Amino acid sequence: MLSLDTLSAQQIAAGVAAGDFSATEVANAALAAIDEREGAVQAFLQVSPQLALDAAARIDAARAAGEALPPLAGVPLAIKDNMNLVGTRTTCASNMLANYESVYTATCVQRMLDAGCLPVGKANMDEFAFGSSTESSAFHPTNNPWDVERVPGGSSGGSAAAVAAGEVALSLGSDTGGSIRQPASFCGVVGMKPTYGAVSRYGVVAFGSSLDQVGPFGRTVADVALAMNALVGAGRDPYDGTSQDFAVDFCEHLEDGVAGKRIGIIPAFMEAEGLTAEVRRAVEKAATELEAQGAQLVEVDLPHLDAAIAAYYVIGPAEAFSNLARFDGVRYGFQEEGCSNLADQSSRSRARGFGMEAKRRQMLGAYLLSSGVYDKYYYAAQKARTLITRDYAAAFEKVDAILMPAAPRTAFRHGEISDPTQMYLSDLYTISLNIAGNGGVSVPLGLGEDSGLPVSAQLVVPAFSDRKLLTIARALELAFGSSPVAPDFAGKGGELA
Ligand SMILES: NC(=O)C[C@H](N)C(=O)O
Repeated sequence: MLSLDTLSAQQIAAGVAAGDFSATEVANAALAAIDEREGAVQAFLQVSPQLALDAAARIDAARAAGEALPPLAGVPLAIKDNMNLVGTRTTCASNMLANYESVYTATCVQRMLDAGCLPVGKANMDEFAFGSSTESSAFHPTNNPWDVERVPGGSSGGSAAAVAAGEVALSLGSDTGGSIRQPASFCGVVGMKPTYGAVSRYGVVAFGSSLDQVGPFGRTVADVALAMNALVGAGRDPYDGTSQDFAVDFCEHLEDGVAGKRIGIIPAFMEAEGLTAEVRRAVEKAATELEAQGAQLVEVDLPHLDAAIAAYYVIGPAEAFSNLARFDGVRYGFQEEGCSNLADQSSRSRARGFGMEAKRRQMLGAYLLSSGVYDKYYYAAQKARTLITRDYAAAFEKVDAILMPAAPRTAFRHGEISDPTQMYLSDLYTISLNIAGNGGVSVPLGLGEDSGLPVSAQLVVPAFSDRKLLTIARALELAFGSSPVAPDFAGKGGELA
């Protein structure tokens, strides 16, 4: 019996195009898998069976009429709940937007739908994307499919878990400081943060506008390449001023290999405090594998990298404070009843509508942007940003890509990290890319020797070298194998009749 668990997005689309099974059969199989698995994983905030079945019916009708099918025809897709899709709520996992119905569809979502994906639902996340564990969702936590006692990472934890549990073949996440790459690492799937400006953010609820980027999760590098083609193929989006034309075919050079490529290693990074021995060993093994395939390893240094987390937790909250000011209890979302005047309504609505971490970030942002304080921290953070960006530029004169851990450790237990500053350290290896704007991908390296949980490496390239990023990721996938559906979930629903 054929099961969605053993098919990549690429294989699902090929099977639909060849008539081996219909898009409607795929939709029903994915919805059955969600029915069986969701109780244990809780990756979704909303499942949208009708939208998925309607999209499938359109694909089946197009095929029956002899039309050529789009490249991801019939592929089940989960969408992070900070992305608008007409016919769904977009809650950002916040009480503030609990009843907010999307009034238009985000460009990134529309492009995945245009490529033939079936929208099966909206994925859980940390509230407004503030977090690294999906525990700050106002509605419920999400469980890591490799060990349901553990978190899936965050903030795009639902998107990563839905792919790892085999509920969908592809999902979309957003990454402001690591929110795609860290959960991909915790859940053992491929997760890519494209170069800043590669993918439109129109219709995605903003967190830090100079940092946010949308990207895909999948179980194979080829699936992520297909998703990237869908996201950027139609060119720049006039509705997002930061979006740029990036017309490359991500599938074209995937099998080119790494012979002759120079891969940078940062020795200080491999000795950083907080990095566990099993992650370090796995990344060292990844370096050896790339070398065995003909790459040359080169030591590089990014001297200002220690300032990255501090700079991020100034720039990020400052931008979040400005972006989230629109949730004022008047125009959007939750509105407290019985207030005597507008100011009272706004402050009481915000006090009730936002959770702890969302409040913490906004209060921090308000403080950092206040007069007298602004010069000291915000300017300093912007200077650090310039230095980090220059560090990367200097390193990329010597190497094609840099290899480093994606996260310092494997997935932690629910409730294990309660100190916010400890949580912020989850993004030790991911944040500098959002600061500098270049592309990165988290690639599974199998299971850790000590924990038995997924471990990953992160590859980093210069801005707009994202195609090369996936070529190198593919070389790692050849060495370590692509990610399976987590064993406790495989085989539950998902059979194609
Ligand atoms: N949103 C992100 O990219 C994740 C990061 N951990 C944050 O809390 O800001």
